[in-house]
Amino acid sequence: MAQYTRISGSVGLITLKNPPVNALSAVVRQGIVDSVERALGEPEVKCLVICGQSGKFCGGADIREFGKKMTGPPLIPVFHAIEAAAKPVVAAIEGIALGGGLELALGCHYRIAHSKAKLGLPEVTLGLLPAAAGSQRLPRLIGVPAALDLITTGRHVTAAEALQLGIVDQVTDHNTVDAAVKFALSVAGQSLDARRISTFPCPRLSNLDAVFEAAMQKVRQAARGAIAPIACVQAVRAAATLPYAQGLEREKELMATLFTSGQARALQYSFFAQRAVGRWSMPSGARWDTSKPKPIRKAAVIGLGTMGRGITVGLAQAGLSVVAVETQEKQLMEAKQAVSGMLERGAKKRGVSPPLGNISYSSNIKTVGDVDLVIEAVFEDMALKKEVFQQLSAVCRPGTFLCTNTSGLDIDDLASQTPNPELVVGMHFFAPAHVMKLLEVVYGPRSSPQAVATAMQLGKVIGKVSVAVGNCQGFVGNRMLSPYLSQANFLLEEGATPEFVDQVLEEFGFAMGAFRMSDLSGLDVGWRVRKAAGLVVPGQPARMRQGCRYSPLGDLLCEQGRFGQKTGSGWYQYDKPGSRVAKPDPWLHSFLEEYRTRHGLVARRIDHQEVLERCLYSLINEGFRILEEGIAAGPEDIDVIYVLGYSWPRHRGGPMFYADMVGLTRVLERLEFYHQAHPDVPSLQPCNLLRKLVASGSPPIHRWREVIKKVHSQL
Ligand SMILES: CC(C)(COP(=O)(O)OP(=O)(O)OC[C@H]1O[C@@H](n2cnc3c(N)ncnc32)[C@H](O)[C@@H]1OP(=O)(O)O)[C@@H](O)C(=O)NCCC(=O)NCCSC(=O)/C=C/CCCCCCCCCCCCC(=O)O
Repeated sequence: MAQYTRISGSVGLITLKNPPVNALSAVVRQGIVDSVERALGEPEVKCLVICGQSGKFCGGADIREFGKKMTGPPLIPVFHAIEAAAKPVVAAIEGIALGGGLELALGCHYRIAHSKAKLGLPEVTLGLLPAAAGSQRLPRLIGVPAALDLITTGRHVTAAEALQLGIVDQVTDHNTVDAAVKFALSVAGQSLDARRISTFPCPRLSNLDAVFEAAMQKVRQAARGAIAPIACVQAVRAAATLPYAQGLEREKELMATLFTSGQARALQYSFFAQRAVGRWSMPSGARWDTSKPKPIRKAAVIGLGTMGRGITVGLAQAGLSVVAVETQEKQLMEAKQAVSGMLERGAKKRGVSPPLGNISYSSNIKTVGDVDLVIEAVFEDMALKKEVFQQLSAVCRPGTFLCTNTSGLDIDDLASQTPNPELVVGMHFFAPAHVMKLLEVVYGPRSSPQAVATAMQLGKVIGKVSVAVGNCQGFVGNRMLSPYLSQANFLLEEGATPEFVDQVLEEFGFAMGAFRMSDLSGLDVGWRVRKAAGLVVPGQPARMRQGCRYSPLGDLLCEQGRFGQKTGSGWYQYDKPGSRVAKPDPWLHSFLEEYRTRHGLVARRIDHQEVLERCLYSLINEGFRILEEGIAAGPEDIDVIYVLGYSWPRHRGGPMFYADMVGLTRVLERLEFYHQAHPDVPSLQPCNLLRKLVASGSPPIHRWREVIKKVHSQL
């Protein structure tokens, strides 16, 4: 609702009340309309202030209403009524003014912000544009280049930047509502002609075409197929070239296309999924709301390679005390220098001082005796990790949580090295660990709910989106990647090139195709895993392992020392080791031809659809297996992991959301088709849960959990 009160006799105060972020629901919009009408009708009221309850001005339109039938007054006329008011209306911005919240403020005559407030038009991140006249008012207020930046990126600005840009008129460190009331009284009775943004001409640009061409090029490059950023540029162009009323029409037209698009649905699903994963549960019944985390003040990181350094930076930046341990003195010195550099660069960006003093470095593992939690981040080798866990068990005080940063090793096997396996969880960070938002928190069968809650909470403290998943080879992310990569390899055997496969996957929206990604992360990583799994054994039939089809192509490249970017060649060639520009490699093409000849394979024409379906549907099928086994609690967990950790295009929601969009029947049919053609590839065999979902009428994704529950109860 919106509550109307009178203060200081002549000020009408409208307070938006819709926890948690005072979103502009139908009831709130109606409340604003009624309050404004009432204030304008009261002769004693000379001015109005609009604020939000609980220190939050407004988080924008109520996203939960988007999929439903529209009720209540639409936003644009509400904001026009405010702007047209004959009495000054001042927005008192505390906390947040985002999306429709900022558009509401732009409809007001003045804006006063608290110094800690954040403002922005993040609609683009939800597949939309600021269609409550924001795309038309903001450029008129701050000019085209700045408006383009804010609207196409959706970035939030601080109150200080908002003041500098001219979005707000005043910033206060004190009570914002008091400051707004005082301000409103000071301008009461003055002409408002120069305060109605919709009447402003858009500041002229001599190089208008060039500015919009550059903006369009920039968003197209970054968008990976997303349509909203492009519509945002078009809407701002309308503001710059058309009268306000016509600009509004264009804004509406563009919004109509976006509003009902699959991309908007996917992005809004993704928004809520990222929040839903915090409400984790385990098959044992343990849950986020019944498991209390222990506060972590001091942590240790063991092993200061690339991952350990990033984790140390993340912990120190979050204000924790960190003991950083590396047993090799030379490595320790190098790591100290690298970590300090990362902290200094990060602090410079944020305009704060680097938290160098939060870290103590040591080459002796015994120095971790008084920490609350340890993150072991040594080389991905089970024997080595086991040794470290045994040492940790001897030196850590009772109750210390022991976490391992591993991308797929058995958490329970490691836990068995300690007398307290309930204190052990996996924390799978993604490189670079201080930058990437994703953290897989992996619980083994003996991990206690408190250990999981603590790791999840620590993830939150260091700014990660943490997803709790069960213990299995590769956990969720890497396990699903395995069939995807296998299909990519099989496609090469059958006639495709790495360039073609990558092109198809990149057109779909991945930042990198399977082969460019493999070259970046290093072919030797998978080689080591396959060796450990006993797959790289000389003398075995070359293209079969354990009764299933196997492609040794990656192994053969590794045997040639082609590990990817770091060695200057892999699936592609590079100018020099470490170079990032992948070029098609004639050697690789001849190698593939020879390989096919050797194995009696006849290259055939493979089309776009086959690449996409085989790579994506095999990955999705594995996702269904993961849900069936209870390794992930719901499809949102998988989708968040893929969007944040594996560059799955956000505007496609995630693999499980994509399956829902394509249609489960279609996914099932195509998997059946490909499995029939490749009966020796078990990952193409549709899993039981997918069949059950289709048999239950392919319910929408938000109802899958009901079917999953039934499947689990039958086991
Ligand atoms: C920064 C935040 C606000 C707060 O962050 P934090 O403190 O970390 O808390 P969170 O965990 O993120 O959030 C807490 C809970 O609040 C929920 N939440 C947050 N924001 C909203 C919201 N805007 N609506 C609903 N719910 C919200 C959140 O989900 C959490 O709950 P839960 O855990 O999930 O249960 C942060 O939350 C944040 O960034 N929020 C989003 C801010 C944002 O993006 N705002 C913009 C919203 S879009 C908008 O404003 C659009 C405006 C223009 C609309 C014009 C509409 C015109 C329609 C015309 C249609 C024409 C087409 C017609 C087609 C046809 O012809 O049919």
